[in-house]
Amino acid sequence: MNTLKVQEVVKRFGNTLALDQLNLTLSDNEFLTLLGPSNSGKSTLLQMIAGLDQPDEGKIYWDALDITHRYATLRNVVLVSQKYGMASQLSVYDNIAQALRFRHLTKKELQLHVLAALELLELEKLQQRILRTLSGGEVQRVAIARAMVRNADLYLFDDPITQVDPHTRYRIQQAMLLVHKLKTAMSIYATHHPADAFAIGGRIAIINQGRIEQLGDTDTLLTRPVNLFVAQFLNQPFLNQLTGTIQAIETGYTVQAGALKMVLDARWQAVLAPIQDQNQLILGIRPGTINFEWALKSINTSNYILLTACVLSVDLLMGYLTIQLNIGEETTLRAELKDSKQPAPTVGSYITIGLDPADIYLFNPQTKALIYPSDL
Ligand SMILES: Nc1ncnc2c1ncn2[C@@H]1O[C@H](COP(=O)(O)OP(=O)(O)OP(=O)(O)O)[C@@H](O)[C@H]1O
Repeated sequence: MNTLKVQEVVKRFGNTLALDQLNLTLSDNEFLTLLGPSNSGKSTLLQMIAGLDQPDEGKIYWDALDITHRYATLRNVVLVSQKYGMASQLSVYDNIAQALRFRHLTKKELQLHVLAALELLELEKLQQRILRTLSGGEVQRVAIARAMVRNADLYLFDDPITQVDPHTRYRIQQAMLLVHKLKTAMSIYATHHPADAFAIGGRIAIINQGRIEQLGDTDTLLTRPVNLFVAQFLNQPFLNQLTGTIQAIETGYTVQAGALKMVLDARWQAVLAPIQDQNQLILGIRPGTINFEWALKSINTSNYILLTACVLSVDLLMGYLTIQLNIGEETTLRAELKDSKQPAPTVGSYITIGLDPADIYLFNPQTKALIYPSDL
């Protein structure tokens, strides 16, 4: 069993704090997705782990060994990056063969390795093509083929799926997973697309401003995002945010935002009492969790919040309908309608919508941390 431990790593570029006391631990043959927006520090972290740059502070351990300042060539790590390591004037075949140059193989052995990688990544027909003549998606597959021929302890994929169509995206993801599986090594895949992270599954580390905000599986991240940033980032392009007023009642609390009223039982006492003086909190509602009246017929809605909503607009966005709803007192919500069998509601009509209280996030307005009772 191997362990990679990044401990309190800090990296500055002039005034930019790229990594801010970052901690991360991976073990066994884990495939971890590092998910974060542009400039959040993903590439910088992978460069540190690969040994291509050094932290200003903190340590990196491989098992018990401190590798913080170890040369890249002495770490058995492969970094697949668009920015690194490929020769645009060489053929696909030679680019892959180059990755084996330190292995002292016979010509025949080398050929066998390269051909196997070409076949697995469906690059056989392109093997004599000069790299600079390939499309972005093809170059990315060559980069993964180069990783495939190495026998590393750790594979780092730095956003290898950019600017490619969904089919190519899928093929590249499959190629990464194949390398991971065949090599039974640890892998880290950095991306800024939540959909790509969800498609891969496994553990996801959310990075923001050089720190890991949260680490967990898809389900945990979606149901219990630690803070508003994580919730917003995972629920792109939109998370409904409403300001709610808290009021103590005999049995617990109510939280009200416009016509939307949540009743929270006594279990919330411990988490709401400290912020009760602020009188407010932020409600987060995912567009996909708003149920339309026809869907409510097949759900047990006994604990649901049912509201009458006026349809303000209906727009086609990314292949599904985005519906703007007014729920009274100038409070609007954006909902998604992905069921193409259902007719789109007409603008100006009134419909019933239902929300499961368990799907509503509550955030502290000051710290932006998620609030929920520990026994919920
Ligand atoms: N060599 C460098 N010199 C100066 N600043 C740098 C350097 N490398 C990274 N940075 C800065 O460090 C921060 C983190 O950059 P990094 O490339 O690690 O982010 P990222 O999450 O990989 O972004 P992207 O998804 O856009 O690739 C950014 O503000 C970036 O401008």
